[in-house]
Amino acid sequence: MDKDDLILPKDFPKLKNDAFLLACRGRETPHVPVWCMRQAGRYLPEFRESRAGKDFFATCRSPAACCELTLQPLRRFPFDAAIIFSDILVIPQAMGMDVQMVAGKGPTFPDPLKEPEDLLLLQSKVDVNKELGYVFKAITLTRHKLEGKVPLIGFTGAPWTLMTYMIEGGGSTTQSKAKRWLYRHPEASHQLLKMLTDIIVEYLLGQVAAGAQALQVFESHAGCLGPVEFREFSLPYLRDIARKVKDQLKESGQDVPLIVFAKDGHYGLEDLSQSHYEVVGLDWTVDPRSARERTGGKVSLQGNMDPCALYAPKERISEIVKKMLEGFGTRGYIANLGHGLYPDMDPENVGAFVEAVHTHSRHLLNLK
Ligand SMILES: O=C(O)CCc1c2[nH]c(c1CC(=O)O)Cc1[nH]c(c(CC(=O)O)c1CCC(=O)O)Cc1[nH]c(c(CC(=O)O)c1CCC(=O)O)Cc1[nH]c(c(CCC(=O)O)c1CC(=O)O)C2
Repeated sequence: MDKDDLILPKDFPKLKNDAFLLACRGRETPHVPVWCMRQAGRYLPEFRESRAGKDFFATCRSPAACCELTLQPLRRFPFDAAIIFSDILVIPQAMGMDVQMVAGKGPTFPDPLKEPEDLLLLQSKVDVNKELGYVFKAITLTRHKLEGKVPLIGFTGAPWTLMTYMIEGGGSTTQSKAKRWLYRHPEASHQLLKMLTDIIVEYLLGQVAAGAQALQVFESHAGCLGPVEFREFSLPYLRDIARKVKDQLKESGQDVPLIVFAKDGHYGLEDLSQSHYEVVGLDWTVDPRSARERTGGKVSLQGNMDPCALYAPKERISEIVKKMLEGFGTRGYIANLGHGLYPDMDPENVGAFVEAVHTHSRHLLNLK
């Protein structure tokens, strides 16, 4: 056993920067907190060096490696939150599916689900401590090694997004195989979505028990659904997850903010703002002011600079950030990109983004 495996989720170092957690709850902060989706990743040379020659999921299963990758971006940039290094596809793996990370192709399922009978092959009752305990260990270790610098975010894929991967067998532009199930096999679709929801709830509770201080649910494939299918096949499960996680946490006297990020799900913004999540994450297709109006102050907002704006010169990044902050306002707002960083992005420009958020937001707050 690795000595780090013996570290327990207790006596965590005191949190020194709570701007992110305060913003999640709409409270006043000295500056607008900022983090980036995929802030640990291939755009960083030290990430590429750590990952070189190693299998992706073997890395995910090593608490020490996940801890190191989570901390790397924080050594470079003054982010206000860390997100545990892992992947959304660890859940289908825990249900018994084979998932491989193929270079140049991305996540690949050699035996995707084809017909409803295939659901019988899945592990519907998953012992999350046994199958995903390696993520919990990574969270506990990282929370200690962060030394209270910033809060640690845990995450999961949402049921619909995981279902698309399990049926498509990998990335897809149309998600047509998965959508075929919605139209042809609605009952089996609900069965699978329910199965995933139950596991996700246990998984998120395990992450909090291990030390996660906030949780983000990634509905990355909301965009291929229209409002009608979203209301039937995504939203009820997103709501169920938040309600169940909150109810169970309350029983043990705990409370952590929940973030929902439904990429390209702008049609569902009003619904999402009434779904028991403290924060709604936005992609770059939504205008900040209209997002505020449509969510009516019910939630904090997170996002939403176009990741490609990081290809702009630093001065332009600073201008774009300033406009974004003016649009969202400084209260109940967490700056982020509208989706993850791409591998070819310049780390220096990521630094310029973070600095611009801190500088402009301090200025705006001082004007008040
Ligand atoms: O580009 C590729 O080759 C495959 C990338 C890919 C992965 N999982 C996947 C995808 C599909 C996709 O993103 O489109 C599948 C995947 N993983 C994830 C999501 C959610 C999302 O991005 O909307 C998705 C679905 C994305 C989609 O289909 O739109 C979540 C994820 N992956 C990852 C993280 C952790 C982290 O960044 O700290 C996180 C979550 C936290 C966060 O956003 O910060 C990490 C990850 N997963 C993966 C990689 C690349 C492989 C490597 O390091 O060897 C990496 C590192 C990187 O981004 O450079 C594999």
